[in-house]
Amino acid sequence: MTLKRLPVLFLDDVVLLPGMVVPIELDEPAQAAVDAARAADLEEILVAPRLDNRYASYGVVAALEKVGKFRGGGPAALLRTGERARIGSGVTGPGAALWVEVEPVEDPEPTARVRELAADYKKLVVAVLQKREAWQIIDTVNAIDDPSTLADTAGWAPYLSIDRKRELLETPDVEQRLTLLIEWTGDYLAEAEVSDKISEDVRESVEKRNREYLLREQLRAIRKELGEEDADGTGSPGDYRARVEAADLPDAVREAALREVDKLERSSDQSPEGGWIRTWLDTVLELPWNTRTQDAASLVDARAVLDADHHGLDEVKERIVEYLGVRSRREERGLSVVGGRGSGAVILLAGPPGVGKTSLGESVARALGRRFVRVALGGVRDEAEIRGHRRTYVGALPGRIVRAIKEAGTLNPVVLLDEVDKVGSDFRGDPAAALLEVLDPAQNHTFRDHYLELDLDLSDVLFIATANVLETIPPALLDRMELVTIDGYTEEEKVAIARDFLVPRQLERAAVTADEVTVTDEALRELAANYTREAGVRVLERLLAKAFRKVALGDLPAVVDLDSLKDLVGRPRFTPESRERTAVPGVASGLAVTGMGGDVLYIEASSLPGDRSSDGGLTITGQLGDVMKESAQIALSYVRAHATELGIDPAVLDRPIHLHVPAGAVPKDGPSAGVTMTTALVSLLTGRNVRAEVGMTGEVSLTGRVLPIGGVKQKLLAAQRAGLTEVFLPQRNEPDLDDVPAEVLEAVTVHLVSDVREILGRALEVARNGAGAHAAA
Ligand SMILES: Nc1ncnc2c1ncn2[C@@H]1O[C@H](COP(=O)(O)OP(=O)(O)OP(=O)(O)O)[C@@H](O)[C@H]1O
Repeated sequence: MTLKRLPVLFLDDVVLLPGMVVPIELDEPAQAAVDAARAADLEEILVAPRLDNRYASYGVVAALEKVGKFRGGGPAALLRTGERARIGSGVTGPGAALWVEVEPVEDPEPTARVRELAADYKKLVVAVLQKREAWQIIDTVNAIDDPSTLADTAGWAPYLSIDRKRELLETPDVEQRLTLLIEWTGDYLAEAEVSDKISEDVRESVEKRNREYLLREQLRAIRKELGEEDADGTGSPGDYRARVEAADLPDAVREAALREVDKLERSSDQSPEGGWIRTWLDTVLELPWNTRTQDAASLVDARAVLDADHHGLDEVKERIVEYLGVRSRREERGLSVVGGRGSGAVILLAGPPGVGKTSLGESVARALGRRFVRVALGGVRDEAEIRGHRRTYVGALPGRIVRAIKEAGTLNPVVLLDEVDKVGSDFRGDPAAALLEVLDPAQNHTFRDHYLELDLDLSDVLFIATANVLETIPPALLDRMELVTIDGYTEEEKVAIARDFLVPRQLERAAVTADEVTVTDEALRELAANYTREAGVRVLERLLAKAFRKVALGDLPAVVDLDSLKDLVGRPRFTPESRERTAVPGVASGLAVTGMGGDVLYIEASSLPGDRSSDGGLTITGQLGDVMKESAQIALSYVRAHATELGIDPAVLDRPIHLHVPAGAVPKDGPSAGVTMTTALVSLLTGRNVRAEVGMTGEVSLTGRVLPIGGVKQKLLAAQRAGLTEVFLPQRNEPDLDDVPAEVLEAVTVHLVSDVREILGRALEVARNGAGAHAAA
């Protein structure tokens, strides 16, 4: 251990840890220390915190990078701190400074435990930096490998007190230092989170109170002006008492409300509590405790309304009418509206965006003559969003269900629970569990919102839920819903929907009439085929709106046809790409289902130079889930096992292989890409291209059997949209073809297969001269 003799520079209001570059102001003793170092021809100095009652036992050795003056004039030095050092006994040295013997601390090789702690700590620090949006520093911190160095970056942390930093300096053991830091940083993060939340809440409630106050003052002035009320009249406790007594409330509710009025009468006029009670009373008085609309009588009419609002969707409409029928029959017989689990307390409309889930919900309300309210659930993570905050909480509000009923103004509206698949959960509770209670016929006649703290009867509400995917819906919730799927539209259907529904609606919005603008079917077909690639009609509707706005600004009458399309909405955005993509060996077109509906997924394989490494030589990229990664392994194992039979030169199999599924930002999973991966691999290794007009889907087993998959209709719709004309499907999916529109089956030839060799035999182009040369080269 090398001992050094260095003059000491004591610091009062800042603690330096190893690895910092810091300018410091030199007071007299500090200047003396710097002078002493220079007198002895040293470039270094020992920096230690000044303590009240003892000398510090540790300091840092610091290089004197620069000694000079601050711009303002005072003497200053720029220090670059190096190792931590134990301070030994005093020694003699030149100048007026204290000289000591110092022994640098050497960190032992980090243990596994220390590495683990360092990794944990790094995560916390990165979280803090993210909070402070210090993106550049995140990279720097991420690049630090050495646990001790990482721990000492805490010297920069503004949230650690000087005392804590001293403790860090005096803790040479890395494990201990990291343990302290993890605790402190964790605490800091937790506090920061809470205080963010609190300041947000406080700000909101203050703003709200101020606004309410202003409005109330104005109201008071207006009433006074009108001579309706004495200046003090509105919102006075007496006024509330009268309103509660006059309102049509269930007994229990009236009693509770009168209790609050009592409290209000006792509280002072300006007290915050008075404000909360008023807000609560207003909410209670606005709720439709006894208001219901009469349902329109006949189901035949219901069907007629659904037909008037939506093209096609026969099966969906039938299911809805059936459901309404059962519901109303049970009601007539005085049975609870729906019995038990799985009997469908709620309809769930599932399908890609823009297929009309929301507007079907609206139609149902119209058909029944009920009010309609939509509750957006996407991104809801806080249970209180559903069930309300307790009134003790600053800025408390009722939950979304109660607000929906208030908005509807009746106790029996149609409530559309939009995007139930996007309900999350975290430490703030589980909104899905609260939803379960809302939807459960056995419980929902006494639904209790935390804010209201009164039983609200939801049993007459007709809930309709929507979702894009089913996988993310908690099973308990899914179990209670009657699933109705809407898979998407064919091109012909889109043309019909556009012609009969979207065009008239958008013309009206653009304030032009059908006499002034003509839209040809060809133009609609072109829009559906080459300007959009969606399962629904949302983008199509947007494009029509855009076109009509432009038309409305020009000379009328006008025609929207193939010729004028480019001027109105620009050039087509989607042209068939399969031919381009599959122009080289190793690329095959698969069919997949995502939250957006069916889609064509290109799978690319390439072989890399070099030898196969220990991991089997397979690299997989494209954000694939575990099941999809396993499919890739299976595909490769199958190809290796059957190489000779497939006409593959065993030598090329020794190269490492890379499989990629583009659109890398979209996470993908599921086994149904098995046949596509196998085909891409065989294409690569034999040098035979995959035919551009072919798409495929199916799970593959190690022996090459093709196993059934889901989403047949959505996948075939996607194949047709992308211009594929031949699709390979698992034999066992044959029954699913019944659901596929005839128009799609006319456009796409379906081959049902049970062994992947059947696909390989027909989907690959015949070997050209020099086949295999590409792979072997
Ligand atoms: N079959 C149809 N007939 C007539 N109009 C339709 C049909 N399907 C969809 N539309 C229209 O398409 C538009 C988009 O539908 P909507 O907003 O209901 O989609 P969605 O399925 O609810 O989508 P998201 O999942 O994004 O909420 C609406 O204007 C709707 O009226």
